[in-house]
Amino acid sequence: MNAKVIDGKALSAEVLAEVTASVSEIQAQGLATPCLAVVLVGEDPASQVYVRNKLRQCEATGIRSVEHRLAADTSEATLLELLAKMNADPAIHGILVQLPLPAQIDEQKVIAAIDPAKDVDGFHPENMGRLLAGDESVLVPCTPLGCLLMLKHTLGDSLKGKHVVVVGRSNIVGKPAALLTLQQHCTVTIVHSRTQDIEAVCRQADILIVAVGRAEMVGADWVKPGAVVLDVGINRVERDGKAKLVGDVDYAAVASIASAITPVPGGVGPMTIACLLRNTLQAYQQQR
Ligand SMILES: Nc1nc(=O)c2c([nH]1)NC[C@@H]1CN(c3ccc(C(=O)N[C@@H](CCC(=O)O)C(=O)O)cc3)C=[N+]21
Repeated sequence: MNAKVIDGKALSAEVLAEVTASVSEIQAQGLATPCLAVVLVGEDPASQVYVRNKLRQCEATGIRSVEHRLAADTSEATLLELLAKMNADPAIHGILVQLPLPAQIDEQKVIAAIDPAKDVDGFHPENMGRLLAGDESVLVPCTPLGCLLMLKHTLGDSLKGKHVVVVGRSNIVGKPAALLTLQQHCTVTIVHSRTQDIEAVCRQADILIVAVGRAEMVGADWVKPGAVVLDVGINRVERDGKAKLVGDVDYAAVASIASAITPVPGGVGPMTIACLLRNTLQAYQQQR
């Protein structure tokens, strides 16, 4: 078998087109323009690329964006002060603080300081709790939401009842991906670094969602023939003296036995950004 490639670029373009249409409608009605504030602390090169990407996509959809670049030695108090100002500003509808933050800043404290109504990452404990409770109107984390949209696109109604195995248990990808697919009536297993016989558990998956951050860890022997594989990993590696982007899945090997697979780049990554703008629009609509 040779897997169908799930085209994250094409699907994200569809999501972005929907957002663009909604924004034009809002503007035609003479209402305020939705606005996303992005905060970047420090000069991590990968973070700079992501933030630039996010701001570029904002512009393309007509969503207004404001960017705050803070020095790497910014204090926690200064960042919290900025967030308080943005929480109180009715012209700002979404707030994203790019992670990771420098060591002197407590990430959990920062996330908890964002108004849950403006938390377009879906990382605030109130929003995590609402996701756990099955609240369908909550803002949910962008990467797992992108994964869910890809699964609905690939499988439609047959998603229901499928066995999803999520590899990785992070608060920002693994756990919410498990909850979102559970909400869609999937049977869900989470596996991680301490799981016994992890490959055998993964081989039972109809749908495998891999978010561990280890280059090409998942080989063909982890995958049941015909499974759908979503690769959340983005790892920079050197191959034959050249810098390359690879996922957590050995793409060539797994593509030969899966029924569908996401590529890296061009898979989950673009969907994450599209879902950020979708969440910004949702936050805007819920604040009106
Ligand atoms: N508060 C917060 N929210 C985030 O959503 C968040 C974050 N912090 N910190 C970093 C991670 C990472 N992330 C990505 C988004 C898009 C691509 C993406 O578009 N990737 C392209 C390739 C980009 C490249 O060439 O590096 C692709 O996969 O095709 C990747 C990674 C969001 N993150």
